[in-house]
Amino acid sequence: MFSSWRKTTNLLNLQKQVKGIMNAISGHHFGTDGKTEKHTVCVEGNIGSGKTTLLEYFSTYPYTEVTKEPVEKWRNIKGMNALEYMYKDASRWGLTFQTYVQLTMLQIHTQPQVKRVKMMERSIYSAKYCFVENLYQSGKMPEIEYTVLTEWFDFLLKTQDIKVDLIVYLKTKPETDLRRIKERCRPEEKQIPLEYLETLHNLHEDWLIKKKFPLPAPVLVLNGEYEKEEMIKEYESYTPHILRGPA
Ligand SMILES: Nc1ncnc2c1ncn2[C@@H]1O[C@H](COP(=O)(O)OP(=O)(O)O)[C@@H](O)[C@H]1O
Ligand SMILES: Nc1nc2c(ncn2[C@H]2C[C@H](O)[C@@H](COP(=O)(O)O)O2)c(=O)[nH]1
Repeated sequence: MFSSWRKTTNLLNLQKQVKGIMNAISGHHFGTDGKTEKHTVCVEGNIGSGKTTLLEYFSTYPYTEVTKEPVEKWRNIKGMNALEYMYKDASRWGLTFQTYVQLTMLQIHTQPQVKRVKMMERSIYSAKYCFVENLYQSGKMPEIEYTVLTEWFDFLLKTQDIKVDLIVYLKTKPETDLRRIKERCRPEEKQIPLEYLETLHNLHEDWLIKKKFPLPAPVLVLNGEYEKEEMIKEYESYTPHILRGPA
């Protein structure tokens, strides 16, 4: 009886937090003294799950500022394509690439926030708990490299302001992701096998649903399987305040 009471209380708290943050996105005021608080929302999901497309939709709202993943930085470091290096030889370039991902994501987390809600594509957390974890568990990253990256990650979390108020998890099937990656046909991703996407899917589930790694914020799960037009209804059903704008 007690455990079900606890579950209900937790659910009510989560719903209140999510509603509050979604109100912020629509421009509602926050805080007891009516001051506007600022919030950060990280959109997480597998490769090709539709994160960029979701962010493009929300970038039209006056109270949101959207920052996409710095993929173009990873593809051009003084003319060198770290993303391509990583896909071609993850054992050789995994540490180099993940070190740069960690730096560029930290820069986004800590950049000055102008509007009420900052929506980010992925985070320093998924880089560590999903991608670095995959390199380590698959034997492509030796223990010493994993340990060095982890000590850097732990230090940054202790010393930097990496606040996240909500995680939106765009949940898709690996088969759907693969089909969309092929549609997008980014040159570096041509050889991505379904098995890689299945492993990444499981690591996202381990973190965001099974909580095998610490969660910095509540998780709102959206079904990313719908086609684009349907997805707008999915956004609306979960964020009615965003679409109505401020009262
Ligand atoms: N709901 C959807 N239905 C069909 N195609 C989609 C959908 N969302 C995104 N796409 C397409 O799939 C590809 C990957 O989408 P994208 O938003 O770039 O995913 P991500 O940023 O998660 O990698 C793009 O070509 C995009 O146009
Ligand atoms: N090895 C890693 N690859 C990463 C990481 N973050 C993103 N990526 C790759 C996956 C895609 O090929 C590309 C962009 O991701 P999308 O999901 O937006 O398509 O970058 C990472 O931390 N490690």
